[in-house]
Amino acid sequence: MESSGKTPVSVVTGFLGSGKTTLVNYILSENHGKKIAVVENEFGEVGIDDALVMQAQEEIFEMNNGCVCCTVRGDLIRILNKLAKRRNKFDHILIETTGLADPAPVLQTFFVDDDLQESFQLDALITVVDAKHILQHLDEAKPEGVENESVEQIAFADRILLNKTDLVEAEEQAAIKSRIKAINKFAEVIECSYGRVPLQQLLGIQAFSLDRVLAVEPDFLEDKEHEHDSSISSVGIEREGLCDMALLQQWLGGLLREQGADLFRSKGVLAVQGSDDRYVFQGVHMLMQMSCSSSGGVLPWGPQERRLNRIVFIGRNLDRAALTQGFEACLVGVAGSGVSPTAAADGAAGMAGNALQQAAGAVSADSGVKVQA
Ligand SMILES: Nc1nc2c(ncn2[C@@H]2O[C@H](COP(=O)(O)OP(=O)(O)OP(=O)(O)O)[C@@H](O)[C@H]2O)c(=O)[nH]1
Repeated sequence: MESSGKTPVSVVTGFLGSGKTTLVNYILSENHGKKIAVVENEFGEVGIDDALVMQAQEEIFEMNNGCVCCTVRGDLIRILNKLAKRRNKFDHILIETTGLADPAPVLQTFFVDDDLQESFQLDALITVVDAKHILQHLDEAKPEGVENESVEQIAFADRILLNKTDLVEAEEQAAIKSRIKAINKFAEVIECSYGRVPLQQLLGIQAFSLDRVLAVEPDFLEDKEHEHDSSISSVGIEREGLCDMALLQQWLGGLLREQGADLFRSKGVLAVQGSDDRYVFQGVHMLMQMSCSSSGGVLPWGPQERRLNRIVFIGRNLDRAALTQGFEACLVGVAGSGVSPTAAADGAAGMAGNALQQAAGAVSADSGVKVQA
């Protein structure tokens, strides 16, 4: 808690797939000695992050069904008011916004509600930047009246994590840094991979300044409508059953290779034939990664648990029917349908190691398989 008696709040923002959840998990896993409450907001019809954010001893509050900067702002206020009543139980609050959030309305929440203002102190807006994909998002032309989310997220940041530096050369990194500085010359830019930055540079830094925000947006405190880019949508698919790993890899590999420019983000939690592992699929444009519960991070499927596959795609011009049919074609049965466990498990293991790579041309990874389609 701050010397003011107010609980510090960090807002983590950044475009789709930039590494926000990775950063939140890293913070939670570090030995910080703090009790941290996490508020998660996810874009997309099907929530996936609940399975991906470490539960540990932390309290996690989910806000799905909309974007925190508009439709679920009431939910955010309700959750924060609840937390305010139990303030002595927490040392810090982390709010992870969706990748398409305009951070201004989220920050504004702390100034328009008197109770929240008394209880909480904005510590910093931390913006995570994907070094591999940021330039294309900064350069994206938006329809009239629609803000470029990536520009806004950088403009309001108090601290910027230039993440995924393992995926770009030093020269490109320098070019990105100067683009960032042209948008926001005040925020410190920290280069990193997988969000690994010493915690004293992230939490309790007291970097938020209302004056600076007002300099960026003089009408910041006025309640105003803002528009999302309506050409970006999400398709969520939930189906019970077991996936055939080879078919899945072939389908996802082809999809990301052919539509990766428009497919900003894809992710899923999957059940695979012959394995009790929970598989996690992560895609950011053409990069994809498959990992499973054996390598940590998520729990395996429970013996009685319903094997419900959940997969979500976020991007431009998505074809819902084709995506749904494509996924359904990868399903081969339901749990306990009598497939030989050994043969099927062999197939599943092969998938995590090889098949995706063959489908798309390999890049090796530290956990799971990462592929540039
Ligand atoms: N190579 C590389 N991959 C990373 C790094 N940080 C995160 N990733 C991967 O990028 C993918 C997306 O990471 P997330 O942390 O889920 O991104 P996010 O910003 O929370 O995504 P959304 O909330 O869905 O917008 C995952 O496959 C991560 O493992 C990094 O520094 N380097």
